[in-house]
Amino acid sequence: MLKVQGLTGGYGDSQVLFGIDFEAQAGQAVSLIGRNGMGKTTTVRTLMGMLPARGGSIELQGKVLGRLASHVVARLGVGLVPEGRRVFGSLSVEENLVATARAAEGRSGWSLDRVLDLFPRLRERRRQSARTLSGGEQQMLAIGRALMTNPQLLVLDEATEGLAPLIRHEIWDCLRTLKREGMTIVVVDKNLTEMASLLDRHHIVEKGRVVWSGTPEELKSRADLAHRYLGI
Ligand SMILES: Nc1ncnc2c1ncn2[C@@H]1O[C@H](COP(=O)(O)OP(=O)(O)OP(=O)(O)O)[C@@H](O)[C@H]1O
Repeated sequence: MLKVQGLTGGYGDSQVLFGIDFEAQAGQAVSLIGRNGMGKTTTVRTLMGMLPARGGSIELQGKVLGRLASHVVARLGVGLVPEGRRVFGSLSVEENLVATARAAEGRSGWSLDRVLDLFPRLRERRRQSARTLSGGEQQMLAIGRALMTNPQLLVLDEATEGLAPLIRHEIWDCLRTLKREGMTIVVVDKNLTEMASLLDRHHIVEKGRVVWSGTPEELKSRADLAHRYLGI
C-alpha cells in the first residue's frame, strides 16, 4: 500500500532526511518513533507533498508520490491529522467536517453522520465553534476531518500529545476501530505502551534514517533500543 524507500529531504539548505525506508501493507498500522528532532514530522510533511522529496521514492498503491502537490496527494487517498490539530476555530464542528468532505470513489465512504457516530462527543457539540472544544475533542475533530476526505491511508502526527489518559484511550480505541475496518494507518507518537495493541510494526527514526524496525513485542524485549534511540 505505502512504500517509502531511501527518502531524502529537508528545509532549504538543511538536509533532515538521509534515507528513510519503511512500508505499510494494506490494513496495517505502523509507527514512526524516535526522539525529538529526528525527522518524523519532516517525513510526514514530505510524504504529504508539503515538502519536496529530494531523493528516494514514495509509492502509494503503486503510484509514485514525492513530487506531487499536497492536494493531489490528498486526492490519491492520504488523509493527514497534522501536529497541532489545526482545526478552523471560528467554524462549527459540523462546518469543519463538511469543509474537507470529498466523496469516495466507488467505495462506501465516510459521511458526516458516520463520523459523528464514531465520535458521539462531536455530535453533541456539532453546532459549537471548534475553538470552544477541549484539546481531546479538537483532536477527534481533526481525525474526523481527515476521515471526511475518505482516505485509504491515515497519517497521524502526535495525535495524543498533551491529552489526558482517558481521552488518549478514546483516540486509540477509535484507531483500532478504523484498523478493523481496513484502514491503513501511520502514526507518529510517543506512547509506546498504548500504541502496542494497535500496531503491526514500529520504525525507529534516528537522524533522518530508519535504524530499526520490528513488532511491538520485539521492541519490548529490546531495552537497549529504547534506551539508545528513544531515551527511555
Ligand atoms: N520549518 C523548518 N525549517 C527548518 N528546519 C526545520 C523545520 N522544521 C523542523 N526543522 C528541523 O528538522 C529537524 C527534524 O525535525 P522534525 O520536526 O522532523 O523532528 P521530529 O522527529 O518530528 O521531532 P518532534 O517530535 O520534535 O516533532 C530538526 O532539526 C528541526 O529543527
